[in-house]
Amino acid sequence: MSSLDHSIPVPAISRAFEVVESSSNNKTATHSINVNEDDGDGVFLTWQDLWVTVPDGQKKGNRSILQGLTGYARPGELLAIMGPSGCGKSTLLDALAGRLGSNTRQAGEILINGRKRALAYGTSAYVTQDDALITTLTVSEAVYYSAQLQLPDTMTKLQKKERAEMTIKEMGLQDAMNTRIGGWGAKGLSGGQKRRVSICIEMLTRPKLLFLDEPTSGLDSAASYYVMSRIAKLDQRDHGVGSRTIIASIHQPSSEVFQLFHNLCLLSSGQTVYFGPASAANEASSFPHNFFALNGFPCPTLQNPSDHFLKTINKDFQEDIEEGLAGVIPTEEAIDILTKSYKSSDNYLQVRSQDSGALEKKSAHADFLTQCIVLTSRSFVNMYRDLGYYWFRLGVYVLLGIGLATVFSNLGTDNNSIQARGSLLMFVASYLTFMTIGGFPSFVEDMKVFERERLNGHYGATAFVFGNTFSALPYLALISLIPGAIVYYLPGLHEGYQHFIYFVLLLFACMLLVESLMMIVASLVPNYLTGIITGAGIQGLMILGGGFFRLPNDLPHPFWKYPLYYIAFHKYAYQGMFKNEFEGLKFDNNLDGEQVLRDKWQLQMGYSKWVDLAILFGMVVFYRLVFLGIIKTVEKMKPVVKAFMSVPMKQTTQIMENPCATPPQEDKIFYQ
Ligand SMILES: Nc1ncnc2c1ncn2[C@@H]1O[C@H](COP(=O)(O)OP(=O)(O)OP(=O)(O)O)[C@@H](O)[C@H]1O
Repeated sequence: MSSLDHSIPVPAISRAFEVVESSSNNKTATHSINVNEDDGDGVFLTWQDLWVTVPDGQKKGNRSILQGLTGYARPGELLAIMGPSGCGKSTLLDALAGRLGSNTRQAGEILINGRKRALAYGTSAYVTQDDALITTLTVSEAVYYSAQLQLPDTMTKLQKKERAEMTIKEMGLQDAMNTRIGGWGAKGLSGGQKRRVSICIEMLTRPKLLFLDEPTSGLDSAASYYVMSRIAKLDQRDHGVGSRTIIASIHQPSSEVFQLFHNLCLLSSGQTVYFGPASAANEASSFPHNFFALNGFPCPTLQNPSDHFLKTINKDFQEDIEEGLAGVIPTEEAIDILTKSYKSSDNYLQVRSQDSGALEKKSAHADFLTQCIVLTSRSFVNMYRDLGYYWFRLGVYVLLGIGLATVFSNLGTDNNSIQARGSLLMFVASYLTFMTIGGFPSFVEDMKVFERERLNGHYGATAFVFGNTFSALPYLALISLIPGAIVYYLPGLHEGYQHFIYFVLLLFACMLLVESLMMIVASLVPNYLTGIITGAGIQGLMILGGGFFRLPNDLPHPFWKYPLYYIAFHKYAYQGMFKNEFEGLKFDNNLDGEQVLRDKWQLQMGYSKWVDLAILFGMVVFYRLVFLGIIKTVEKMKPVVKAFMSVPMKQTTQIMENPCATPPQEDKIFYQ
């Protein structure tokens, strides 16, 4: 069941609420927020008493990253989350977007349009801090491919291209349109430009709910302003489509950027120091200046307000900051005063929500066939340009092929050639295919991009598996054919083109199989080193149990013979290759190939070599289905595992970073 199905309606309550900020000296400022306006089909997001904890590495217990946060984001508004580095901005965004890490526990309520539900795959757009992009594509290719995937088929190709170009220009990337994104080993775009490409891709569909984690990092102040103003423009009504809800974490906005925010959520050590309207005007009557001023921390006249707010609540560099504030008050105490003042306000935030229906998955995309075609084409281009994907491997295979050809030159048909042919074929079926794990880092990169795009609902998992599989076929055919021909003809394996074709087909099936196996590993262990070790370990076991190093009748029964020998694809690869080679050959003393297969290699002769090949292709299909199954299961299981991982807060040991933080009341906790 999707997490969307867990919705529990809450009664529609007051549509208007007041935020009352009372200061420590009892002066009170009041402003009203009317949420009764026509929000159309926008997304109204509220969170109440939101806690996020992680296991504490050293002490037994949990560390609270977010401590009872309450707030809201409304359609047509831009909410900025600010605070010192490490205060929990990304964690808050992750919690709201339903993307917290598996080691975190969450409690509290998150309401979307008045209903309790977790945001799931494809319901929101989220530009995270890591730019998971296809590094070999140019800016225009990356955005245009994405436009083809995300925009509905009711739009023509030209319209999609125009939208892509317009968005690129909006993000000021027109001069970098034809520059490759670049990554490890190949410099392309700068960090700030990559950030803008990520934003472009998520802005293409003008999503109703957009999360941005530090969209301006790496940008100069002018670029930050232009990027933020384009983002802010999104929250206005756009061609009759409902207005957007935008939540962005941001470091040190200039006063011009600050002006673009409707609301500000100021965090310190996981606690809300201030939540409310954001006004850039440095006047006693405007928020949040009056809040800071009334609590004894007025913003100096010529200082950027956001600098002042952050400086007041940053305790990481205690001494410097105390000096900076002329030693007036220690930062810990300042935070304490502000937090208490915020919390003791009459009703520091009465967030009430609208009951305006469910949040649907992002609207129409390209249909399944278009997704498959676009993903195949994009992946094909990436494989072509990424030297590490296939080209480097092809070069090494050719060298290895020449090496094999010289070691096994002039095989002949004497009895010694029986062992030599067997060893050569074993090496080809095991080692050449084993080297497919060299492409693992590229598979992991593919998976990262897929994960981001899937979470943001760009396309379906099945289309991805299709695209990934079909784009690889021509390259695998090439790296089976060229080194295969060298290894086959130079040493003088069984004459006849039919035998060669079978040999290449079998090599192709094995390469495809190992690649499928490694994609399964990449989906489960998305880390270069552990993934490669896992893949190598699995294949090492299969090679050992494949019936060559220990002949089939000599394999120990538990595990090696049953089940490993029958599961290992090497069994079918060896059998097919050996039958293809030895059947029809005559050796010295009139020894025929069939006899060699039966007596020396202990092969099962009851079926033809084509059955072995068919089994291998069947295994490819099975492995790919397993890959798809894993992706889909992970998608479905994540919310369930999260729910299972969530335990009542009273069972955890809170390690309070701030003594004024109170744990949530049991009856207020909602477990995601
Ligand atoms: N999954 C996790 N496991 C353990 N600790 C975590 C986890 N997620 C976040 N943290 C910790 O929580 C704190 C807040 O992290 P977060 O990334 O939310 O901060 P931030 O305000 O976004 O910081 P920055 O501005 O530097 O990006 C940090 O100390 C971080 O180490």
